[in-house]
Amino acid sequence: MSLAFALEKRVAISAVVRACSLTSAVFQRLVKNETLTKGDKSPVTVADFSAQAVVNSILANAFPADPIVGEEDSADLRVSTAEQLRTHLTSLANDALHLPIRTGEDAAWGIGPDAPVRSTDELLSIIDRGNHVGGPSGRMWALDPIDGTKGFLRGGQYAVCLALIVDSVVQVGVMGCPNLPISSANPDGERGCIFVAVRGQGAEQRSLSDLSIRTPLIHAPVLPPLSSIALLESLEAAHSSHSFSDRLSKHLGLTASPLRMDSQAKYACLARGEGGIYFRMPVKGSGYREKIWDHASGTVLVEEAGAIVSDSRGEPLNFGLGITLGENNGIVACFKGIHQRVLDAVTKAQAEEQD
Ligand SMILES: Nc1ncnc2c1ncn2[C@@H]1O[C@H](COP(=O)(O)O)[C@@H](OP(=O)(O)O)[C@H]1O
Ligand SMILES: [Mg+2]
Ligand SMILES: [Mg+2]
Ligand SMILES: [Mg+2]
Repeated sequence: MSLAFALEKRVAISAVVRACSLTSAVFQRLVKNETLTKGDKSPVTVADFSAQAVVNSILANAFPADPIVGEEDSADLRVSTAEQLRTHLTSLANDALHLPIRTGEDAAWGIGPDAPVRSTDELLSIIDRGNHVGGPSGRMWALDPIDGTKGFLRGGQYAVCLALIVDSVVQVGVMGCPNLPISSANPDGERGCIFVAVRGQGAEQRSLSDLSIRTPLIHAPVLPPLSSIALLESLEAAHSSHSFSDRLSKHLGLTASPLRMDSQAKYACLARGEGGIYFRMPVKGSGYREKIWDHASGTVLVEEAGAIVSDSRGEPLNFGLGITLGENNGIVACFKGIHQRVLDAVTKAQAEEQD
């Protein structure tokens, strides 16, 4: 008897691996050779669009009835001035879909060297398969083709994030992190990890270059001392209030500096025991609402690794409200044994801010 979501897991891994190969290729060609030193967003835009086209294409073949809530849509690509982008998209997406990574199921998923070539128009429509608006019931995929765009541009962390949500619950999460060192003990060593979690079946890290190299992720039941814990938070001060996390660290008695990085790679690091607390608090007055694709794969990954995820009041995140998580009350993910202490420290820091 096969495990639940076995096919979904294989398809998601295949889609994320191909999308990661695409994003790495864009970075090598367009960013690393310094055609993008001024921070011009066009290569990143083409990488985002193309990665969404690749993942959606594979999902459309494997699960034609499943809706997709994707971050990108094709509107900006359809304008007359975007011809070069469209041409790039078409070659990048076709290259990634034709890669000779044999899975045995290639034909059914429309990938591999013998797959049909997709036209530009087809790819634009495929990107727009990601226009589902979410909701409380049924199956849906949440896709962030490049999470951490700013990290991607600066050669830092970014993640290709794909999750399956069923009746508001994230069941499968796959996250590719091409720039993340395989081992935190060797930060200058080989990079490129993929994280895979299925609810109730655990979580694991694999090497992006060799999927057979697997490490199960499960926290030791013994809590590390708070002196060895650091907050994992966004590098972007506009995405998460750094001043609030300073207050939180003080109330928790943390001595280590926060580990700041872009993207859901933060969840991946937490899952493998780095940092200890993922913390995200809205910047006052931003009015921003968190999107489901920014947290879906990360949450199931850390939960399956033995951590707990909630908003800053201790309420569970709700993936059934549409494209957002609803009112933004921040996000706390950490080892189970310290969750309540973090929530208490949030309350104290909030009271202090109101003084
Ligand atoms: N004002 C804001 N507050 C919180 N998150 C924001 C934000 N503006 C954008 N974001 C989201 O933050 C994500 C990156 O998170 P992080 O800062 O942890 O790397 C972005 O994902 P994309 O890069 O996919 O657009 C974007 O969705
Ligand atoms: Mg994102
Ligand atoms: Mg994105
Ligand atoms: Mg974005």
